[in-house]
Amino acid sequence: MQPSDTFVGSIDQGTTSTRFLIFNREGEPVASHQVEFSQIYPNPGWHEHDPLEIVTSVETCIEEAVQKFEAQGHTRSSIQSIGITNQRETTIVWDRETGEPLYNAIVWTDTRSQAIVADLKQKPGAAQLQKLCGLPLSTYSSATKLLWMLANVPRVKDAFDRGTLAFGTVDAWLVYRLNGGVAANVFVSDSTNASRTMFVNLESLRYDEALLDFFGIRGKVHLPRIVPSSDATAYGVIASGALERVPIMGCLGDQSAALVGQKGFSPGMAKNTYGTGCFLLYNVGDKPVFSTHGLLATVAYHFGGKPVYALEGSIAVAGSGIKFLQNNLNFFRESKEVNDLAYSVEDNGGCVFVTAFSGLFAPYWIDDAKGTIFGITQYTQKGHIARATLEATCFQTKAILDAMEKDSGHTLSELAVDGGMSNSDLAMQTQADLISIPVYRPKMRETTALGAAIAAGLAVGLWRNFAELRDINRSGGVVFEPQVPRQESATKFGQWEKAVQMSRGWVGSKSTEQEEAVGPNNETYAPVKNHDLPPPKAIQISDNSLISDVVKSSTYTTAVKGRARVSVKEIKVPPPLVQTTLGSVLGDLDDADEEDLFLELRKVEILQRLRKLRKRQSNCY
Ligand SMILES: Nc1ncnc2c1ncn2[C@@H]1O[C@H](COP(=O)(O)OP(=O)(O)O)[C@@H](O)[C@H]1O
Ligand SMILES: O=P(O)(O)OC[C@H](O)CO
Repeated sequence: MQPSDTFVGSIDQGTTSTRFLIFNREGEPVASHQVEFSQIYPNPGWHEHDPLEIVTSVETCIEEAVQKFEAQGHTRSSIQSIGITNQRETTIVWDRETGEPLYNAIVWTDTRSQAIVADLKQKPGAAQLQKLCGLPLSTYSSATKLLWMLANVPRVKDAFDRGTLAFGTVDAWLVYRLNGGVAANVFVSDSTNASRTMFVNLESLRYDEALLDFFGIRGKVHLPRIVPSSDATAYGVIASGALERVPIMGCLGDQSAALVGQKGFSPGMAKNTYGTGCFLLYNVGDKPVFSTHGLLATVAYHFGGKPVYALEGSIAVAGSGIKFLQNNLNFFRESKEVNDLAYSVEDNGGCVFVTAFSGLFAPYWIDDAKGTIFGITQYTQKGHIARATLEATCFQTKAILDAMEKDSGHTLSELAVDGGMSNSDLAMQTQADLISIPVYRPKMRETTALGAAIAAGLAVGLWRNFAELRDINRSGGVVFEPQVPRQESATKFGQWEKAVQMSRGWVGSKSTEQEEAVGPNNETYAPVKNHDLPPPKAIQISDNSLISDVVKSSTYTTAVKGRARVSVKEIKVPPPLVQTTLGSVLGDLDDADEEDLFLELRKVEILQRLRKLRKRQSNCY
């Protein structure tokens, strides 16, 4: 068979939709199919997917795309291999004996593990984790999602206790199921996905005992074998359907795939993908660079031989902000309309939208921020909010680029972009204006899918080396040149930074996320919040002081179900008491809680005042 008659398939399993594309050797998609699948939001801050629906969506896309492909006169046997690319960090657990999922997938955006994260940050060794795995402790990585499941889902804990619990990111789950599940038991994950779990040593690309011990899962959870991103045998073959027996040969987390699809193969090359979230990856070569400015160190790709690493700036909300305007606020019916709505006004009308729906990721890492719009007046129109939504991702990208320059000592000369939101001309022009360098948008924007196709195509010999990829998707792109003076951009960016600081500390009053949790080894995780509070200021305490003020005046604030506990490091009071006065605290606590409170409070400065208060109260009765 001639190379021009051979094709490679690419499964792109994203956060909001699944696609299957069939690429020819020129890197052009010749047939494709896409389906959206259910987004499940059971509580504020929670975000789930049905693992079986994810698999079905992939199977549907394959069937439909292959039909379109054959309708063009091609034969399915000309599809030589399959690549997979996927949303990263999203965590799936299943029972090894049945192959069935034990809970919904907890999506990367989900913040329910916030209390677990806050407690883990207090644990010895927490400060060393990032040096090992490249990631900060946050709700983002898979590790804390797994701990949440172990603490809260009895079926998961049972499987853990029985030794049958299997953990995987979406790539591992798809490979396992597409191979037929239990029968074939192909249980692998590629290095780029594995490096997002917090279980893997970034340099050795092996599971790290210190990391597994820190999370309390060493030897107790079945973890997928880590394999290179491009491999002829490790990923098995599709077990059934239109592409039965076609081998899977490539696998990359979606952001890595986009870097590969943009052919960012040399150190110093970068891309920014505006999908559900937005992720800037900067190739740093074959040694990881550990950021000191709020970025992540991650595996860019691993095609055998030495892995290549990237510095990453992760933004949780990009296209999902547009979806929010569409689905929650009914601003328009289709995402693409955001562009015209934003163009309907001249500027943001003074609005700045910190789209911190999942807290704020890089480079800020503020867990306790929530989405906040500043500057609303009677003048504000939908168009201003649409603009502010698009601008939010562009501002955060600017902050990431600044951090990246500090970490790498290198200034980018151009930013390559892709992903759904990059279709908005206004967003891309805004981006160029804010970062004062040109933004390059390629003609074919399915670069994520192309990256996975390249991984699979290299393994099957469709391409033999990077040089053969050179002409793919090279012509027809658009360049957005900066059009705004630097000073003007700097002023706008200053406003954004101010808004970011003002969005801090919202979480911590009342929220379903504030449940106490029990860890894999029955340790409890108290729902500690507000570790990012600035150093306490001394406050004047009176019986009318809000308990929340008193608590803030000590070291940390937290709320805990049930009994009140206070220690030198942290003060814990039941959530209903947070907004009450000190005077009523003593009335509301039952005897046991009160005793605990007094016992523990002896070490903090407010003890004396509480005693005085108590005395005064008893004199009154
Ligand atoms: N023309 C457009 N303008 C702005 N945003 C868009 C446009 N088209 C799609 N989007 C946004 O892009 C996102 C989908 O991009 P995609 O790259 O497919 O993401 P994912 O892989 O995360 O599912 C959606 O959130 C959608 O709101
Ligand atoms: O769905 P995307 O394309 O925004 O990508 C999700 C990322 O992989 C999460 O880390």
